[in-house]
Amino acid sequence: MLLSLRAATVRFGGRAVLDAVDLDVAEHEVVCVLGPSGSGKSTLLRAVAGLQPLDSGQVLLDGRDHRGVPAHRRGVGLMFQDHQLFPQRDVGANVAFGLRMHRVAKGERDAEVGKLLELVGLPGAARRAVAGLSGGEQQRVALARALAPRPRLLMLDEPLGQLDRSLRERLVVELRELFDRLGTTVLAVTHDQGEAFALADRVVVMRDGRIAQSGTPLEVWQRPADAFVARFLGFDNVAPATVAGTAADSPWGKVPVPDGSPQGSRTLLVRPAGVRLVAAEAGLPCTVTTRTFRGTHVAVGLLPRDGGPRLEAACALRDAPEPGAGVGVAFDAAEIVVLD
Ligand SMILES: Nc1ncnc2c1ncn2[C@@H]1O[C@H](COP(=O)(O)OP(=O)(O)OP(=O)(O)O)[C@@H](O)[C@H]1O
Repeated sequence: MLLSLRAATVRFGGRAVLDAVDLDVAEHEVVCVLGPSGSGKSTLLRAVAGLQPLDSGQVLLDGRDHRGVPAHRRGVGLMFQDHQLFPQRDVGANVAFGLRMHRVAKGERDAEVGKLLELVGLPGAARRAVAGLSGGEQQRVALARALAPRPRLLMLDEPLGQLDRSLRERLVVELRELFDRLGTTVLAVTHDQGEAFALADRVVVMRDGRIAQSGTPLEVWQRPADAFVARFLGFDNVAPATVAGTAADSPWGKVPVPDGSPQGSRTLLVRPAGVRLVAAEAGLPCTVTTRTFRGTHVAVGLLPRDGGPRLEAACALRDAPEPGAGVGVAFDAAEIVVLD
């Protein structure tokens, strides 16, 4: 294992902000830590970097406990959210910063800077002023700077946080390609699930200083560990239910569940695609409350007439009913997950 956290704990004022976290990152793996604000993501990164001492537990790099090893001796690269470039130095000097710290000779340094700028899609930009760069360009310079000392572990804190959506979506694809090509091991923190899912081999979801779930993007998406993770991923149709065979007793009435679902008292996740609108008298009677255009579909908000939590349905653009309409809801077992 390149990186292992063993019961890593950080407390602020008696509260465990990082609460006995165990985490392994293998060489060449890209791991994204995801979670709401305040869940401890940055603290985790800072602990690995050596910027935040642990109250208990261990950070192991290549199997060696790094207690007391200062940040600049850990061989890890860090890129922060606000990229923190030196505004008065040009692009080349920014990228060369870590190389100078490592006492790389000038000629070699210049060649390396040129290569790195090419790598991040800014060939020949070495003499440009940092102030004259766009946000996306600055992000690339910050990345080149973090990559320059060839860290064995690259840590990114909200790497694309400040950028607008279209640029983020493009850069995230470029980053993924770049990490694949270089075989870089990456530990990244983001609150944006789209970014995490696009970038990561493995996603780690944090809640209150603990790991709520760890898995491939597909695993986490298909089978959230619990109601918290499901809601964090944007699934709102989550309710307690009692499962017996292929049916569940839920606040929405009897709902079909897939064969082999966990039995007994559980949490039910109904994906919006599994909420089908039928004739008002043919299903669970609901009133349409909202209709939100989502590009590929319309999200229809539904309030069950006889009580029960709101439901969201994903409808084809031309089938979406108007707010106020009365509709029936039927459930599709294929889009329902019984959480463990
Ligand atoms: N130096 C500190 N002193 C006291 N409390 C701190 C300190 N650093 C962080 N915290 C608290 O620890 C908790 C976790 O903070 P952290 O920055 O790790 O969360 P985060 O998941 O990265 O959040 P965000 O997404 O908002 O950056 C927060 O409640 C924060 O207020």
